[in-house]
Amino acid sequence: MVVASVDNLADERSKAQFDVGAMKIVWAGSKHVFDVTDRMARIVASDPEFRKDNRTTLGRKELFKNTLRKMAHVVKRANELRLTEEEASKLRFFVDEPGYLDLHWGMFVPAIKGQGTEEQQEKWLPLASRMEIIGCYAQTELGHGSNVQGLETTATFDPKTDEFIIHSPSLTSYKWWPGGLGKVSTHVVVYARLVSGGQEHGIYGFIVQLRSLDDHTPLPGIIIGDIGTKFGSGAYNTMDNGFVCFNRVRIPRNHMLMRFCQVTREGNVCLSDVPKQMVYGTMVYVRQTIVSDASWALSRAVCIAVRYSAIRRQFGSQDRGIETQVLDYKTQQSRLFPLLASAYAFRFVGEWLKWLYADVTERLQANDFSTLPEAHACTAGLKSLTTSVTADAIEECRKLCGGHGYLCSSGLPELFAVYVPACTYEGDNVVLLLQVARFLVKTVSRLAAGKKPVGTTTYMGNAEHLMQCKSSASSPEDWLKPSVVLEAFEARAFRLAVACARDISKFSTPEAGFAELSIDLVEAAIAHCEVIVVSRFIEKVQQDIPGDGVKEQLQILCFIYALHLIHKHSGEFLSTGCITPEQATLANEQLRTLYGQVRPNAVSLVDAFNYTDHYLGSALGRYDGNVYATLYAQALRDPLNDTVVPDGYEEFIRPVLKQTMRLSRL
Ligand SMILES: CCCCC/C=C\C/C=C\C/C=C\C/C=C\C/C=C\CC/C=C/C(=O)SCCNC(=O)CCNC(=O)[C@H](O)C(C)(C)COP(=O)(O)OP(=O)(O)OC[C@H]1O[C@@H](n2cnc3c(N)ncnc32)[C@H](O)[C@@H]1OP(=O)(O)O
Ligand SMILES: Cc1cc2nc3c(=O)[nH]c(=O)nc-3n(C[C@H](O)[C@H](O)[C@H](O)COP(=O)(O)OP(=O)(O)OC[C@H]3O[C@@H](n4cnc5c(N)ncnc54)[C@H](O)[C@@H]3O)c2cc1C
Repeated sequence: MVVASVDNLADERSKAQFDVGAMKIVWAGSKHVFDVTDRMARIVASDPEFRKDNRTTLGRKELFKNTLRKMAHVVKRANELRLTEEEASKLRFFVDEPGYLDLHWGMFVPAIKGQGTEEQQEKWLPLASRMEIIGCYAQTELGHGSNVQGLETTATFDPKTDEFIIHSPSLTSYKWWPGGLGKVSTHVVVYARLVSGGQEHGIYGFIVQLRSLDDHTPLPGIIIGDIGTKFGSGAYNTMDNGFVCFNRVRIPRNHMLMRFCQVTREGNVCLSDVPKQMVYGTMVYVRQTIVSDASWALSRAVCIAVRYSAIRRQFGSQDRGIETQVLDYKTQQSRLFPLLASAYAFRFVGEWLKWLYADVTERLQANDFSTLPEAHACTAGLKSLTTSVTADAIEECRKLCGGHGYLCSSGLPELFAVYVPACTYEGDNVVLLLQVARFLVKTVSRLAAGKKPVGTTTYMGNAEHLMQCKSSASSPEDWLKPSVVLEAFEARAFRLAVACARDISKFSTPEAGFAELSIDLVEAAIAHCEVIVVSRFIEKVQQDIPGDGVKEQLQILCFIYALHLIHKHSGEFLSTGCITPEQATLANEQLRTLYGQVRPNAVSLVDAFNYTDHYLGSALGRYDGNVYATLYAQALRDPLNDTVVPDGYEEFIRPVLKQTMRLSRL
């Protein structure tokens, strides 16, 4: 059955004022990436092994086994099709299900590459890349996560046997959370306190074998399992996040990852002259990938909400004629279009961050560590900003879809449940923003000493102007001038950072000031991260962009992104004196105009994400708009509808009805 709603999307598509094909390439990053992504998405969508529409109805055991089958199928298909690394990781991505492969390829392998010596890489990487071993990354403990220096697990060198003894001294020291650890991994990189000659030498990574390669049973001294069911149905429960306790497990000395610190046969600890934070390198790498992933999750939710808002009609007709598409309501637009703009903003900042990460990596290889603090601040801050916004946005998209958004068949509840831990893993978002704030306060105090800021803090070099400037916006159109927008963002961020630095100096110690002012510091950090996103978006739309109308659409989205933030944080823009209340009103007026300009292009702007119906996994977001028939078909497939009279009728419904009948006769 095809209902009238299908026409709505065709109609919407005919209104597009830009070349959707060209926008697809911009979104993908290049024609090559588009081709690879498109091909891999279609392979997954057309393979029944990768079916995912039954996930929320499976019990934990079935669900987990189902994921094991899919991960094995990914490996099989990657080999059969002789996929490159780029293609294989896209294929795995579109399977759209957390699984041990992510931790193996995304953390275990990078940890060895980043922290292992050349010799260690030669030994372990071939085993890992052929998947003769499966690895994970165990840093977090039951009692310690954010505070890495507080980890309790010990790795004590025994010079008699030339081994390390890996030990969990307490319940709180059990490793707890690592993905892939609970049931699958054969090996792990464990982070532990290095102890040699009776002295502690800091936290380092150690490769430990967990399970037999013959029968998968835990090796002696290892107690291991899954930590239990997590939030939401389906969602992250496909992953075996695990616990492990080490009872004096012995590993050879050369299983310590020794790129930055070597322990000799005699137990001497030799530190190389690189910053000790290099041991945190895997986290920096993964944080950078999480920023790119945020735009995927956000755009997916927005795609569902935009298409459904074009289909859904409510009110607007007094005589039972055609009702108004909810996408036409300004309130719907004001909640949805900033999220659409944010998806594009995060896509571009994610691409830029990839570049920054590659640049820093190249410098580190040449022993230039000067850009490491900035790389840490950018990856930490943008990870925090983009994941927090994305998690909130998925929930907002659910509400934008009304009641049907609450159905699992909308795809949004599971997307939220699977995405929301991104605000916690790879560093709690508040903890990471405090790292950014620390970097900002340092930068501000160095300004006073005449040190020129570089990279993303270059704008702070314009200190005198940023402290005094008043916005020149005197009409709504002025808010379409990149220089006007950027100045407001930079002035707000700088003034907030300077106020924090000034107020901290009033306390007896910087630590006391930092602790007391942490709420303000987090706000200053967010403001700085928003400068980065806005300026990268502006830079992007100032480039040559091929395709009819593509650049114009991106400019509209860029200003929506910036102006909705001015509206959202108007308190800060006003209290720091960067803009006046009248200018805030003008910005809002411009924002309303921009919503009107996006409206006819909204469906095509989400089509540009090029998502298959399989990847979207949503009755509401289908490409053909056939929403109601799909909702009905999926309802009929629910296990509860397997029988007309439910299980439990005889036991629990009939007796109640009989009892009621008896009562009514009294
Ligand atoms: C064949 C088929 C193939 C298919 C392919 C398959 C798969 C696809 C492949 C890949 C998938 C890709 C990726 C996805 C992978 C995984 C993602 C999915 C799931 C997520 C799994 C989650 C994992 C985890 O969560 S791991 C655990 C993460 N834990 C944390 O993040 C802890 C957070 N805490 C910290 O980072 C630190 O404790 C702290 C808060 C930063 C504080 O550290 P501390 O040492 O105490 O420092 P401070 O005193 O605050 O600062 C001292 C000094 O150091 C500077 N600093 C801090 N951190 C860093 C850093 N990272 N780098 C550089 N510098 C740093 C800090 O600024 C300060 O400097 P200063 O002294 O100058 O001020
Ligand atoms: C789905 C998932 C997958 C994971 N996968 C892995 C994995 O593969 N490997 C691994 O090692 N770990 C993994 N983790 C663990 C994860 O990295 C930690 O949970 C994360 O780093 C947060 O640490 P925590 O749990 O100790 O939070 P806590 O630090 O206990 O946070 C609790 C609260 O305290 C606040 N807080 C903490 N410190 C401060 C501070 N200094 N100032 C202000 N507020 C503070 C936080 O903001 C938060 O609100 C995973 C976690 C999840 C949810």
